[in-house]
Amino acid sequence: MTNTFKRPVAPVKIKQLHADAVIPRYARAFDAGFDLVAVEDVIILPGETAKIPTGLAFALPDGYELQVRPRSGISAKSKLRISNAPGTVDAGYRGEVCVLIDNIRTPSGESGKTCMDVSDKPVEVDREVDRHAYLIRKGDRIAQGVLAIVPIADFEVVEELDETERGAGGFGSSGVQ
Ligand SMILES: O=c1ccn([C@H]2C[C@H](O)[C@@H](COP(=O)(O)OP(=O)(O)OP(=O)(O)O)O2)c(=O)[nH]1
Repeated sequence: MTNTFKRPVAPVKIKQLHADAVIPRYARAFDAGFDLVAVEDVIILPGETAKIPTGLAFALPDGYELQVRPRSGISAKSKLRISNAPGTVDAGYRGEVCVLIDNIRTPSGESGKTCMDVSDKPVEVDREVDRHAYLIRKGDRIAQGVLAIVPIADFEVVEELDETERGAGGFGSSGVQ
């Protein structure tokens, strides 16, 4: 792709909170996101939500947010979903960035020392779990981060809003097909 438009670059400071935390990088030119990587093993039982640590803290410039978004490969292959997609990391947040993940499978009722990995492939675990559990392994690329500009709203309370073609129509007012 040739492009004369220069993509804006914003300075982002990163603090490694864990020796094994993976420093983000854009895998390819023109990628919108960089992978966020789990820094520890976590088992997510069916129907449960887990907070997966990345071992990283960020200082974003004012006027920016970091969105925590799903990776389409994981969503396509497994029943793992980001609970709050897109997650919002505020510019003022200095804590560890974590990824909230739901295992939307229902319990199978059968347990053993095998469950699934993020590709929905069987994986051995060290304790008995429902076979519909997922193991997130340290080093798994569990989400992607997208840096985004966020304008701040200058709120003004008024008696009347200006008229528009849409007016109050919404929620399928134009039909759903
Ligand atoms: O996927 C996410 C979402 C949020 N956060 C961190 C950064 C963010 O700045 C902070 C608060 O998130 P949010 O504003 O979404 O949560 P809240 O429930 O409104 O909490 P608070 O009352 O602390 O703002 O938690 C993450 O690490 N991952």
